[in-house]
Amino acid sequence: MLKNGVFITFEGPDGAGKTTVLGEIVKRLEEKGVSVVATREPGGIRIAEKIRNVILDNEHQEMDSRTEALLYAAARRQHLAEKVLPALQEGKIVLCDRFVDSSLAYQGMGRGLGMDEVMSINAFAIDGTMPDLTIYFDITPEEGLQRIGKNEAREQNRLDNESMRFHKNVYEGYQKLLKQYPKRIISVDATKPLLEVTENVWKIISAQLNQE
Ligand SMILES: Nc1ncnc2c1ncn2[C@@H]1O[C@H](COP(=O)(O)OP(=O)(O)OP(=O)(O)O)[C@@H](O)[C@H]1O
Ligand SMILES: Cc1cn([C@H]2C[C@H](O)[C@@H](COP(=O)(O)O)O2)c(=O)[nH]c1=O
Repeated sequence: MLKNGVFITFEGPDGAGKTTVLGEIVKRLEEKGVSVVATREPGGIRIAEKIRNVILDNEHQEMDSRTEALLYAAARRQHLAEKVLPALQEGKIVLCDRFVDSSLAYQGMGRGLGMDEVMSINAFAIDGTMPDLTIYFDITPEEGLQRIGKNEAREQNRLDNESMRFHKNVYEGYQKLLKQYPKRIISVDATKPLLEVTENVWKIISAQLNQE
């Protein structure tokens, strides 16, 4: 695929601050007149939002881990084809809240399916598209989940409600990914105050955009 845009993903445990900071970065980019598309996984478009509801529904306790992994990959494919790839072809900056690294960490490590196995089903979905840059929001699962718990407006979904063991395995998965992709994934300390985290992310993204 020919692309002129820049694909940037935000990753990390639940409650790390990704969505909040992404919103702040979008505002700053738009103020500078940069054409930006902000989106999320699973979701971002009609079909993928429907798949999201199926995956995260607390009533779907019987969902098999492989089914879960396949649903995330299916939502990813549709979102890429319908929204991300067209935006990149138009030369836009795409900021995406989660992408394939989430599947590697959550389904690969969290569910114990294996990161290589989960990558292999995702290879079909992403067909070679990987982010140009990934910002990893580093926070322990304990602290991230505590933040979510404090936010009364935020409903706890099926994944949030998983065991602490699951969330610790997810965290370990991200640590492996940081070692595996040291150039693509840059870690920020997500435990700092919001303004400081935003500033750090802004510096990393500005540097990336200046070198493109
Ligand atoms: N740096 C910060 N310090 C303290 N609280 C924060 C910080 N960043 C975000 N928060 C708060 O933590 C909660 C979770 O933030 P947010 O929804 O942005 O996280 P997230 O990484 O997108 O989570 P999830 O992946 O579960 O959707 C929100 O209530 C938000 O206001
Ligand atoms: C893309 C993706 C996501 N997940 C998990 C991570 C979160 O617990 C939820 C999504 O909720 P958020 O509030 O939008 O962060 O889904 C996953 O397990 N695998 C994935 O590929």
